[in-house]
Amino acid sequence: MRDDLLARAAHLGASTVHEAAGRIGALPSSITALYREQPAIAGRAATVLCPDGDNLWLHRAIYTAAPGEVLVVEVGTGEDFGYWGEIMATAAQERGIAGLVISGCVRDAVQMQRLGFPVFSTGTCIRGTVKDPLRPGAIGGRLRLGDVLVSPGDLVVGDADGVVVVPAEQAEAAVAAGEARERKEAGVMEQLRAGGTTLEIFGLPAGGGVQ
Ligand SMILES: O=C([O-])CC(=O)C(=O)O
Ligand SMILES: [Mg+2]
Repeated sequence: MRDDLLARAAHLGASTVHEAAGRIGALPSSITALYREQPAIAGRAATVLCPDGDNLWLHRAIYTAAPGEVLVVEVGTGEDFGYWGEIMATAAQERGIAGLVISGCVRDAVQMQRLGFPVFSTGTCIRGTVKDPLRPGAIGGRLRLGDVLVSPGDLVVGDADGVVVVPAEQAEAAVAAGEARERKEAGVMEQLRAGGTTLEIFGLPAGGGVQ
């Protein structure tokens, strides 16, 4: 997946890429941008599985991920821990990691906003994690977030709407279809500004007393 494709995907945003890919890959809506004004991101997925309440595999993943990759993390059922914070965000930024998507909580929200490090999480939690080398986790495996399977190298797009993950082999077609969709929507909005209605433009049945 080339960098220009990633830039085009980030520009389109998560909702458009999701629609254009055939309405696939929408991560649970509980995974949202950590702070307002957070930059939209697009990158290849670097997958991490963490045991509940343990972030050792996340520390390791900072040093195995390639620059430009997005860490996508499944934490099982133990959502309520601060798996990630400003120390880890600083380390990740130094390695060129594009952002974090996690099915659990993080902490140090204000500090990460100051750093400008993009995080998509289920919320914040002040409770810290352990780092137990005996507990099983994984880097580079297949994850499940909600009903979405995530493989390493998949396209991840996150913005204020949420996060979408598209299989790598479908990324190019999804971005091209997303651009066509954007052009079409720009035309629709032009028609609306010229006095048209969504009912006419989309050929929807009026009913309900609409004039
Ligand atoms: O230390 C941790 O486990 C998470 C954290 O708060 C940080 O990275 O600053
Ligand atoms: Mg901290």
